[in-house]
Amino acid sequence: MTPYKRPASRLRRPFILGLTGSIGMGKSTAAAMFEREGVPVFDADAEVHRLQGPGGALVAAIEARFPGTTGPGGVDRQKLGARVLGHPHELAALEAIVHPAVGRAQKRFLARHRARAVVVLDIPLLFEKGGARRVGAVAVVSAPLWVQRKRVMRRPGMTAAKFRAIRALQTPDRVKRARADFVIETGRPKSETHRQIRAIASCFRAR
Ligand SMILES: CC(C)(COP(=O)(O)OP(=O)(O)OC[C@H]1O[C@@H](n2cnc3c(N)ncnc32)[C@H](O)[C@@H]1O)[C@@H](O)C(=O)NCCC(=O)NCCS
Ligand SMILES: Nc1ncnc2c1ncn2[C@@H]1O[C@H](COP(=O)(O)OP(=O)(O)OP(=O)(O)O)[C@@H](O)[C@H]1O
Repeated sequence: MTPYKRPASRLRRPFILGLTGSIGMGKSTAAAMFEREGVPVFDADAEVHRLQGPGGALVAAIEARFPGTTGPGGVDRQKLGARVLGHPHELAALEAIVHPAVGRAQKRFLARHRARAVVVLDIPLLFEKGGARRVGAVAVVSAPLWVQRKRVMRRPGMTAAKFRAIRALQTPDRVKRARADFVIETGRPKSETHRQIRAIASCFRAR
């Protein structure tokens, strides 16, 4: 793979590679592979889990807006999910609590890694929330729908209705693929996915 070329204005350090993809497409798995290649990764979902977990900074604000959805273990995500998924006004209220805090954590991550050649921002809603404009390039993890469905339906607490509600919130996979600079295929053996990620990481290191 040849070194990735972007306009000079995008060549500041660190180069930011946005990693995204729909539910169950393999973002977390791909992110771990980038880390294994020595590329620092900011994981937006993991940050949400920290903020909503035991003692998390957002637990009180979420309890105030969504009473009965938190306990000693922090936010009960099944309960909170039932209150917001399929209810656009409620989801927007939750996002207004969560997204600014995630944005601040992301800024701290970028400041910590400003000397690096390349970093990855693993952002599930990169296209949905306009974040694609703030990264140098976008990599999309993607697999056939039947693979996605099989993976997601194995998860505890998942139902066909919840899967449908989440898919309805997300930019369709075919649109993400069309807008991507790199498509990482995850419907194949992990060794092949890892090989693809190694090639992407090396083309940014060589930039
Ligand atoms: C609704 C919540 C409680 C459901 O939690 P749960 O553990 O059941 O599901 P999980 O977080 O694994 O999400 C499942 C899938 O839904 C997607 N998803 C989550 N929130 C959103 C959203 N606001 N819009 C679109 N998709 C979303 C995730 O990317 C993932 O693909 C949780 O997702 C949440 O707090 N969401 C709001 C914060 C957010 O926007 N997170 C995603 C980006 S940082
Ligand atoms: N080639 C592959 N690449 C990535 N994941 C794979 C691959 N083959 C199988 N998998 C499996 O697919 C699943 C993908 O789950 P993962 O948590 O990475 O998805 P995700 O996109 O982060 O999900 P979510 O959006 O719900 O957080 C994992 O169980 C992983 O082991």
